[in-house]
Order: sequence, then C-alpha cells, then structure tokens
Amino acid sequence: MVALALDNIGAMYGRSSVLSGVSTDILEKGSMTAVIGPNAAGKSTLFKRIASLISGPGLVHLSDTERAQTSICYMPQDTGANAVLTVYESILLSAKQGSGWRVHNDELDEIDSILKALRIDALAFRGLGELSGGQRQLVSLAQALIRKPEVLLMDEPTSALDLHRQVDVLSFVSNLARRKGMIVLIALHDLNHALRYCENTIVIANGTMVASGKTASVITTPMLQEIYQVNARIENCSQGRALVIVDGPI
Ligand SMILES: Nc1ncnc2c1ncn2[C@@H]1O[C@H](COP(=O)(O)OP(=O)(O)OP(=O)(O)O)[C@@H](O)[C@H]1O
Repeated sequence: MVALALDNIGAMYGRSSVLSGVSTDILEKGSMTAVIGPNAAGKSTLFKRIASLISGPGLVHLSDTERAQTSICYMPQDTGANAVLTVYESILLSAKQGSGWRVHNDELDEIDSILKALRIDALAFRGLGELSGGQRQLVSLAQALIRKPEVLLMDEPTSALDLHRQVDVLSFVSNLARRKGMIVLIALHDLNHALRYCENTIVIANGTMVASGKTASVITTPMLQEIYQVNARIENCSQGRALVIVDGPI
C-alpha cells in the first residue's frame, strides 16, 4: 500500500531557508490532505520540496511504491500557456514525459476519457494560448492525471474555476483518489473545500508548520483568529456539514 509521510521537512531557495518543520503522520492511499495558510506562507514551496524540485532538510518517506520519484506529480499554481501546442498535444506530451516516444492506442483512449471526465473534450484541438484561465487550469489537471501519479500535489487547482467547476473537479479528484488509491495534497484558500473534501489538513504560516492532523480538529475558531486574523465561526449547515463563516477581520 502506498503511503507518504513528511519528517521535519524544510526548503531553501539558494541559501535562504523559507520553510521548516513540516511533519505529518502517515498519509494513506486514497486520502486528501489540505495545505492551508496565508499568502506567502510556504505552501507552494512545500510542494516543490516534496516533488524534489528544490532542496532542503528532512525526509519525504514514500513507501511501497515501485516507481519512487516519478510517482509524485506536482500541478503548479501558474500554468504557463505554450501557444504552440494544442490541448491534446500538451496532454500527450505530459503522458510521454520520462518514457519512450512511441504512442499506444490505449494512451490515446486515456486522453479521450480524461478530457471527457473534465468536460474539456470540446477544447482538444484548441491552442493553449487561446484558453481562458479556468480552461487552462483544467488542462493542467488533465496533464497531471494522465501521468497516473500515486501522489498528486495540487497547488490551488480551483482558484480560476466557477462554482460548478470547483465542486465538480474536487468531487472528481476525491473519487479518483479513493478508486485508484492516490494520495492527494491540495493547497487551498477556500477552507470550506478543505472541510468538505480533505480528511487531513496541514497549516503553514510564516514558513513553519503550525498544525497538522484531522481537518475538523485543525480548522477551528482560534486557528482562524491566530493564523488568518479573522473572526469566524464553524457551524453545521442543515445537511450536517461543517462550514466556516467569516464575520470579519480582527
Ligand atoms: N524562487 C524563489 N526564490 C526566492 N524566494 C521565493 C521563491 N519562490 C517563493 N519564494 C518566497 O518563499 C515564500 C513562500 O512562497 P510560496 O510561494 O511557497 O507561498 P504560498 O504559501 O504558496 O503563497 P500563496 O498563497 O500566495 O500562493 C515567500 O516569501 C516567497 O516570496
């Protein structure tokens, strides 16, 4: 069974340390973990460190995988638009990363099914440079999913999406994680998404971890006051789901 654990992770840009002390219990396959915190806290930096794009102290334990590093896929926050490629070509290119260039029919079928699942099949032969921000974000998700990662690091994947697409994408990823046994870490600013979709939550502020554990025990009124400087309540809606209601800044 694939499992991930972070042991006192830190990260450096050049010689300056921007992140330290991030540890988690074992994150099991099929689980979603939210990474939350204010702007510039270090969420993207944590993902880059886990994906070995930057260096730093601590250990990323990934157990029971045969694919090691290639099984971790980082979906960045800013998806640069390469105007030369079509949507389809960009996903195919992502599928072939790290493998041979021969294309098999089943890979093309996979691309078709991901495009359909994300409801972007109509965009297949449009140039990346012609897409809206939300469309580019969905293509970026398709580029990540085609690689069948065991660990998927999603950096604010719904920030450019409308309300329908946000819940559509998060429900899809959460079901996929459960079905395929994928471990998902997801940086989020919408804490209601964290409460709804993520079993675990890591809170980062000023480059250090301030909490890590079950989402319901981490997202609390005192945490919101201390870390986000807002007065807020956690209330159950009529369907019994916990929601953050923000009353205003402190
Ligand atoms: N390439 C870089 N070189 C030096 N410092 C960097 C670099 N990238 C990010 N930083 C700094 O590292 C800190 C953490 O940035 P990071 O992008 O991880 O924050 P974040 O929590 O993802 O923020 P946001 O919610 O605004 O996206 C910030 O102070 C940022 O300025």
